[in-house]
Amino acid sequence: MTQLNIAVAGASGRMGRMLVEAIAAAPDATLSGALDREGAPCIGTDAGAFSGQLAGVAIQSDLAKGLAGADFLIDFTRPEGTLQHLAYCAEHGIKVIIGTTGFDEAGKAAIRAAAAKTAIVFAPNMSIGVNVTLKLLEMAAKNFSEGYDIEIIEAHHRHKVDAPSGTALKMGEVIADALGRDLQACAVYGREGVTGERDPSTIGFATVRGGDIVGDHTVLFAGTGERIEISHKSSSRVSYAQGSLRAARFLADKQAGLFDMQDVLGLKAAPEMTAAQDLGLSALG
Ligand SMILES: NC(=O)C1=CN([C@@H]2O[C@H](COP(=O)(O)OP(=O)(O)OC[C@H]3O[C@@H](n4cnc5c(N)ncnc54)[C@H](OP(=O)(O)O)[C@@H]3O)[C@@H](O)[C@H]2O)C=CC1
Ligand SMILES: O=C(O)C1=N[C@H](C(=O)O)C[C@H](O)C1
Repeated sequence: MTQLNIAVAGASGRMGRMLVEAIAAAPDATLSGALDREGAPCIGTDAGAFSGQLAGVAIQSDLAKGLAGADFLIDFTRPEGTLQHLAYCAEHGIKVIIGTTGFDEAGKAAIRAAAAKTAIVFAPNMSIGVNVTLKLLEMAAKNFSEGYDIEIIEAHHRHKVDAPSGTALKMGEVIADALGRDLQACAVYGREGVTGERDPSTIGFATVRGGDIVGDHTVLFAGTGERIEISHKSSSRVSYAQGSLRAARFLADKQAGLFDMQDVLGLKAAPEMTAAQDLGLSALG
C-alpha cells in the first residue's frame, strides 16, 4: 500500500480539524505536517489536540517546516493563503488538493499556471454526493431547457465568508454549459426592489446564512404546473474530508496537471445515458 504523506493547511479550521482526524483514521495516510496562519493561537500546539487524539505533529506557520516531508498538501483556507501555499508547493513538487472557494479570476489563473509544475485537484466540493448531483443537473438541464426557470438556492453556516458558495457557482456553470449559455452573462445574484418580470434565460442564485448549517444546495426547475427540485444536503464535513483523501490517492501517480473531483471519481468519462440508466432514469430518454 502506497503511504501518502499529507500536510494540512488551516489545521485549526473547521475543515482542517476534520482532515487531521480523517488522516489519523486512514491506514494509507500519515500526517506529515500542519500549517496555520502566522500569529494564530494554535501555532506550536499538536494538530490532533482539537479532537483529543494527539497527532504528534505541531502546527507551524513556517511553510518550509510545515511542508517538510509532505508529498501532498490539502488546503481549505482562504484564497490568499492557498495561493501562497500553492506557490511553495509548485516550486517543491508537492501535490495540492485545493478545497478553498471564493477565488477571483486572477486566483484561478494562478492555479492553472501552478498545474504546469505540480499535480492539483481543485474542486469547490469534494463530496461524492455533490459530484454525482452535478451529473444529475447536467442531465436535468438538457431535459428542462425550454419552459423551466432555473434557480439555485444554497444555505450555509453563519461563519461562511463567500457567497454564493463555490458549489452553487459550479452548479450554475454545469447547467449553463449544458444549455449553451454563458453563466457570467446570465447569472442573477439576488433580487431587490422593482425587478421586472423574470427573464427566462437567467439562472438565479439565492443565499441563506445561519447557525451551523453544514451546506445545503437545491436547484429548482420551475415550469408551468410543476416544479422539480434537485437537492443535496451535507450533515457532516466528513464527506469533504474523505473526498479530499480520495483526491490525494488519485494524484499519487500524477506529476503535473489540473484535475477536479469529476476526474477523481471518473464521472467525466461516464456517458450521460449510461448514468441515467444506472440511476433507473432511462425513461428520461
Ligand atoms: N471543497 C470543499 O469540499 C469544501 C470547501 N470549503 C471551503 O474551505 C475553506 C475553509 O472552510 P472552513 O474550514 O469552514 O473555514 P475556517 O475559517 O474554519 O478555516 C480556515 C482556516 O484557514 C486559516 N486561514 C485563513 N486565512 C489564511 C491565510 N491567509 N493563510 C493561511 N491560513 C489561513 C484559518 O486561520 P484563522 O482562523 O487564524 O483565520 C483557519 O485555520 C472555505 O473557502 C470553504 O468555502 C469548506 C468545506 C468543503
Ligand atoms: O464554507 C463551507 O462550509 C462550504 N464551502 C464549500 C462551498 O463554498 O461550496 C463547500 C460546502 O458547501 C461547504
